[in-house]
Amino acid sequence: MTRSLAHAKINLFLHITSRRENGYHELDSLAVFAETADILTLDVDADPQDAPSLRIEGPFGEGLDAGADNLVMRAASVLRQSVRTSDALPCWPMTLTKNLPVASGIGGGSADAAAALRLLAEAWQCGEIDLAPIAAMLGADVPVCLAQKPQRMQGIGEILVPAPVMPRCAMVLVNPGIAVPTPAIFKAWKESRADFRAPALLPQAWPDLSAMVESLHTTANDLQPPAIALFPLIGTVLEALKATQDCHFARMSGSGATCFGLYEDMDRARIAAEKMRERGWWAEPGWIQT
Ligand SMILES: C[C@@](CO)(OP(=O)(O)O)[C@H](O)COP(=O)(O)OP(=O)(O)OC[C@H]1O[C@@H](n2ccc(N)nc2=O)[C@H](O)[C@@H]1O
Ligand SMILES: Nc1ncnc2c1ncn2[C@@H]1O[C@H](COP(=O)(O)OP(=O)(O)O)[C@@H](O)[C@H]1O
Repeated sequence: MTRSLAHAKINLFLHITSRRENGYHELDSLAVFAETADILTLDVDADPQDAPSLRIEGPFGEGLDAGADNLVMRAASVLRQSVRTSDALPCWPMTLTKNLPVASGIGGGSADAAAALRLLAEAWQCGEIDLAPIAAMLGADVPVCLAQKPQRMQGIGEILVPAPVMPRCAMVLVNPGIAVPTPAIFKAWKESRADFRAPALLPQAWPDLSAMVESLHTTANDLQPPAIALFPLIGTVLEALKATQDCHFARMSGSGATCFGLYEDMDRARIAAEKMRERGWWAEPGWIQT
């Protein structure tokens, strides 16, 4: 059995910098990864089957299609087509433990797709294959999910540049249980006639959490206002997070609805997460992965 963790992706900021002819928006965004993760396993001890198969379990697995449209299955299919070999590639059973809420601005599906690419490329002994262009075919967020370390995403996510060196930082993710469709939020942003925003000006390194927070205050998540307009509960979550003790910063991730709070250490993050759970919301504390 081999397994890969698909960590939640958080956009610490997200600037919409321009729009492409095909309607996609160009971004400048700092993506980091939370401790909490989906788990993808590949049962290489089982007899290989004729076709790929996926079983889904876990707290957010219900209702998620395990068929060809699942991003794990799509990743398997796109990788298979990209591998130039005359040998049949073995299909071992895959299991996805879905711990991350679906359609929640933390790229769970993209993280799963990247985990599938990593696992299968190793199992199929793909050697030096460049997974980045294959990842980009699967979705805007998949390339950054390959390495699961802080990176700045530009273009529509296919251009990855190094992030500032970051201090150790604890983070709480909070989702109030509403699924938010990404296309609807980009559409609402467009209809709001908001201006494009310049890329962020960031230093090479943040020596401590206060320096990082000071920088983050000069940035924005441009998708946050349209998301709150469509789903006011997101505003309630942000207010509640900001009111937790010693919360240094709170913002929505991606197209929502998940919001994050930043804390100095895990003790404070755990206490804040407990407060959020008391309101019936999903809340996960953990270190930002570096
Ligand atoms: C907003 C972000 C920020 O990281 O995250 P999530 O909220 O999804 O986690 C991503 O750019 C989302 O990436 P991803 O979820 O892969 O988006 P896709 O499936 O490729 O796109 C869904 C739809 O959103 C719109 N879209 C997406 C990305 C982008 N840069 N411009 C867009 O206009 C398009 O209408 C597209 O058809
Ligand atoms: N393995 C997967 N996990 C989650 N969603 C998936 C998966 N495969 C396909 N999807 C589809 O992708 C859409 C976006 O899901 P997700 O990546 O969770 O969104 P977000 O990036 O906003 O957090 C969902 O509506 C879901 O139907």
